[in-house]
Amino acid sequence: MQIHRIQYDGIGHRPNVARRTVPGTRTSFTLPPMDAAKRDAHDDVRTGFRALATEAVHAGREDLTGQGLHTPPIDLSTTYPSHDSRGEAARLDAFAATGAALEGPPVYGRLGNPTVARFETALARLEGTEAAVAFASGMAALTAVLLARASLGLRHVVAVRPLYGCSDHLLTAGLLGTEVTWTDPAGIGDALRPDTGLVMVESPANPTLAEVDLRAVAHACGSVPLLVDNTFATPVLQRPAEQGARLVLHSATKYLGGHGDVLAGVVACDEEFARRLRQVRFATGGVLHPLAGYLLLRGLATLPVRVRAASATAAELARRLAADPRVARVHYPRIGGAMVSFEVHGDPHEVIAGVRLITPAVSLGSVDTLIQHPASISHRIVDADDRRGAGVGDRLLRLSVGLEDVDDLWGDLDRALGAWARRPRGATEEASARH
Ligand code: MET
Repeated sequence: MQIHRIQYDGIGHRPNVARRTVPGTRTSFTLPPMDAAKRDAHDDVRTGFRALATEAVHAGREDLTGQGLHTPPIDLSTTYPSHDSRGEAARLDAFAATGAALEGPPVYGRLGNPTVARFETALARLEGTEAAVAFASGMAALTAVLLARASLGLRHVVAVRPLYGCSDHLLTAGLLGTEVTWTDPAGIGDALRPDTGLVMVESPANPTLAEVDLRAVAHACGSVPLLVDNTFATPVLQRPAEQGARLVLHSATKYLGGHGDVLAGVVACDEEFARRLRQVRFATGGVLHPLAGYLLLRGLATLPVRVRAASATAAELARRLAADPRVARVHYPRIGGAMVSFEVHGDPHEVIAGVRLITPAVSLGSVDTLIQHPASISHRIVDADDRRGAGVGDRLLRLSVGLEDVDDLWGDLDRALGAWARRPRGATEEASARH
């Protein structure tokens, strides 16, 4: 059986090899403004050509050695004392008016936090953007983007399915006063209106791992900002800003954190958009906790190693699943990655019930392997016909491959798949009939 690699037609797919990045791939980035004294101390950074793996370990930590520290301090302050009320008033005014990150202490935790700022700096560096703005969750991050655009009267969104179920729901339900037009990538240009404030895609998409040609889509967007949810690929495999995306969204809960112990979201973008997002974050309060900021910065340090190791295992599991007669179809992205989706001939619930090593849980990107049934959990909130129309069938299972040994994982999957196959014939047919 061939591994099914979804690719939308009609919008000029670029050869995959051009988008695959490998260890040692170099990334360029825009430096935040630095004064001359600091610049001397940051000569290596100023060149703008440190490898991704090096940035993952060092970005956001440049000042630590100068402070005599090895690990970043966690600043848990909710407020910041000052005897200079006039000065604080001026700083507050400036932040409210411009959204520019404050120099010095933040006045109050909702304006910003130094530990979270380290993570933002590092993520921006990895994504190759000027800035990044962190939020309490991926959904809070997406909400801030939609509010930032809607506040300018740009309430129309053009989006490509599938998206993560709650992103789909947020757009479909119009909970923020936005209106969505769903289209395939080839239809984006025609779907744009004068009030279109955003185009949104995921690639590889949750949960089908469908990929879109980001450069072609960015071109079709014209001046309308393109938001790419890069949660599944991570900047290790794909940097959408280099392909024309203005906004790069992550559920940082997943690979960026990497250990299933932090809920977070982040948008990497240019400084102009970041200022709007900081204003929205200040006003609406969806801030990231400093401890989460610390955990995310720590997670980034191992991101390239984790993603590459898990991707190698995922590719092997995809191969074994594709060769298995109990499996109807396997989805694995051209750019690789640690996510595999597959459709079973039998009852997918039995596979979930049958795993013992693999964690039967929603979410992804952790060091342990997780499996879930999108129709039941991650995409439950999407109308069933819309969900199926987007390729998210009732028999689809989504596997987030972790760092365990590939043979141990395969042994568990094999057993869980077998649990269905070994059921009495009558029960098997009954399970099939339900679908
Ligand atoms: C609450 S359901 C989903 C959580 C997460 N975004 C996922 O796709 O697994």
